[in-house]
Amino acid sequence: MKKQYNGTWESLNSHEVPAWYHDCKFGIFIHWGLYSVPAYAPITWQLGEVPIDENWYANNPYAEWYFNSVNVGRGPTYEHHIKTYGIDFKYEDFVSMWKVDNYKPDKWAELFRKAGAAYVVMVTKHHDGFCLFPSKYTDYNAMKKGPKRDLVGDLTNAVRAQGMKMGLYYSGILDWRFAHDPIIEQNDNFNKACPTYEYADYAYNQSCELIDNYKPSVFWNDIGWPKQGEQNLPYLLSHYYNNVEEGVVNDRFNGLYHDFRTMEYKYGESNRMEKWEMNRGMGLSFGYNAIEEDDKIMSVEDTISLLVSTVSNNGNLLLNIGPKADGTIPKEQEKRLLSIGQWLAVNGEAIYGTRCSKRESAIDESGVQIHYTKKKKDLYVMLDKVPQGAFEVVIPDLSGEIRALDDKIFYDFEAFGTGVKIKIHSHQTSIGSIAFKVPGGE
Ligand SMILES: CC(C)[C@@H]1NC[C@@H](O)[C@H](O)[C@@H]1O
Repeated sequence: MKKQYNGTWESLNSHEVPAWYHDCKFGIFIHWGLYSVPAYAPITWQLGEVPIDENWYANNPYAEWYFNSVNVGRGPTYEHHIKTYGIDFKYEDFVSMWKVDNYKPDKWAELFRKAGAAYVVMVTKHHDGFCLFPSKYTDYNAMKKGPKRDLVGDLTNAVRAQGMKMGLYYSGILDWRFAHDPIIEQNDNFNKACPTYEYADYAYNQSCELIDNYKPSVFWNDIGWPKQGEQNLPYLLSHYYNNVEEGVVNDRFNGLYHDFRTMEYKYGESNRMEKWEMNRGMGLSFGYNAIEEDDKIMSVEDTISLLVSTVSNNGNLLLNIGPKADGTIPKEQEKRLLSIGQWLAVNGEAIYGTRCSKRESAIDESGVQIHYTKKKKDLYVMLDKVPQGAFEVVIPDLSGEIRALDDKIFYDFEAFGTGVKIKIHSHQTSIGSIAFKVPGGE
């Protein structure tokens, strides 16, 4: 009999993270919206590298923050806007410019599956308030204006047709259609957020629309939840769990509740004792930034390193792509997704369906990073940041057979003290981390 949740925190606290969210490991985040039309932000810092203060907001590297970056009245994006569109051009004027002629959700979903993703999370309404889905509560949506399509519904169907889970992102506490003051310091995200009960009801009602119409496997709320609506949260989350089998929610409900924790670039905390998710773009932005070209975004090797280190520490990697306004996925992003998929096609056994090993990640004296995962009694060892050419590494406290998952790795191994010494003779033709299986090694 399916468990029913009754609108209380006590009932919600009995919810367990379903196995699929532990098993899936790798997902694709999609930030696509009005901000994809101007597609501009300065290339500055990763979130968490510098204080989130006025300087951050005036030089925000997030292209999806375009409205606020102009609204602060200074900085590169403000100057770019004035020069490109003129002082009288309003953000809403991008609606009529947003044509999605190259939006092919089936092709998107096929690419995500080829990338080895097991789930997808799509932004349905970012902080700018424009909805990518038909809503009874506002006409500021993609069915009524601009694209004239249910962008969310089209991709949800395509992703599920490829056998992947579909999640939805909603900007709960921030909606710049309701609160227009510029955000110039971190607390403004809460103190200047939408302070009315009207907006709290709006957010509650739109969230119910998303739950009822799309049944998202992940309800990914962002920044926080309206203070005036906190007392409704147990009802909303109970409604979600009662209507979405095996649904999960993140930790951005004012610290009141979560299934999994979230990291964003270098911002946030994670520990391997609790399920968490790493969220970042391939560059410094989530929304497409036209000046963030191939040499400014993560290499495939670094992305695979991030996946391996995240998964070996009980996390999932939700890697963002920022499509161009017309629906084209930028070539540099597509190339990286396909390469990650090639690596996972060979080494995915060490990733998908695994759990944290009792062995913690370590760095060998030669600088090689050693990450572990387990699957029942089998151990997986992943070597990262390895040197070019031949090298040796000792895996401590290990014995028995060790087998490379990639047959293009040429190696030997031998007992060495209480561990195993692996001698890699050649690995040039493979990309990314080198994964081994140790049957019965956990
Ligand atoms: C992790 C991702 C969903 C980011 N969350 C905070 C937002 O301000 C940012 O634009 C982006 O959506």
